[in-house]
Amino acid sequence: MYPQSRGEQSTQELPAVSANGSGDGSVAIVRDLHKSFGSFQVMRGLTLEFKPQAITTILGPSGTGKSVLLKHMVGLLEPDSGTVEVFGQDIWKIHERKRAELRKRFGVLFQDGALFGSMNVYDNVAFPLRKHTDMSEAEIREIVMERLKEVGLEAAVKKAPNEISGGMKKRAGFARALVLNPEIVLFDEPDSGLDPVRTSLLNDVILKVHDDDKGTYVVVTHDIRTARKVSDYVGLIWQGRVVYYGAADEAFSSDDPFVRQFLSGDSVGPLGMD
Ligand SMILES: Nc1ncnc2c1ncn2[C@@H]1O[C@H](COP(=O)(O)OP(=O)(O)OP(=O)(O)O)[C@@H](O)[C@H]1O
Repeated sequence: MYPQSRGEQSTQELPAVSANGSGDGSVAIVRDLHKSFGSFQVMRGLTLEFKPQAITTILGPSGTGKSVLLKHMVGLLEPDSGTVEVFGQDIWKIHERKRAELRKRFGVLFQDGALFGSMNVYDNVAFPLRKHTDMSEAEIREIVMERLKEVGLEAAVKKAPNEISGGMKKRAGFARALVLNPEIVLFDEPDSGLDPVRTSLLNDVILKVHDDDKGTYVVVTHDIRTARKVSDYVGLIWQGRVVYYGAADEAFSSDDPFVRQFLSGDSVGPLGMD
């Protein structure tokens, strides 16, 4: 039996919050996104609005455009057409300097944690604060140690990335993604390469931090257990479009043929190889 989805655990309405987390409005909306690489069309009219302060999980077969979507959201890829609105602003209609400012309001956890191999865990987590703020080392230490404690790594501060496990790398990457208090956190397959127990422990950390910080989280994963455990909302992407979107409890009991096939891993159904 799979554990309950978050949607089943909590059905209360999510509060409406604004771009800066305090009024009404949207945090991130992708509209009619099209993107090709050469002649290969990856995004084919994807539209998705991310609910503020919720965890939205993006599911979908390999190569269907999930990571490309995250890169558009954080402004690393420019759409061929369509818009990406973040905190009420179309990120490709604003000056590059402003876009760079907006990026600081994102935390991104890459698949392998993307730690700098030449720095220990502490310096990796301190890096964004040293780069983007003029905080003193004492102030930085307080934040870094608090975040490392949250992810259970306070004893690993002096370790180099090659001295810690894959799960620890991801938790260190998560701590680093959090130090600037991001309003949106993007997770690109946080569970890749982890065994089921480590995956579950990492998901517990994600949920705990989300309960404390109340950010808008977007989690790309292939792992159905992760999706069931952390999601408030689920979007299923195929061929560069959203083919299903709904609250997690509805998604996991849905009769939608795309959802049923993805959840069951059946080779027969609308999700073909193309
Ligand atoms: N910069 C790029 N140049 C050319 N092709 C790219 C580029 N980035 C992504 N692609 C292609 O776009 C498609 C979608 O890639 P993407 O990484 O978003 O897939 P995904 O859904 O995240 O897959 P997976 O679940 O396997 O990680 C792939 O075919 C990929 O090869």
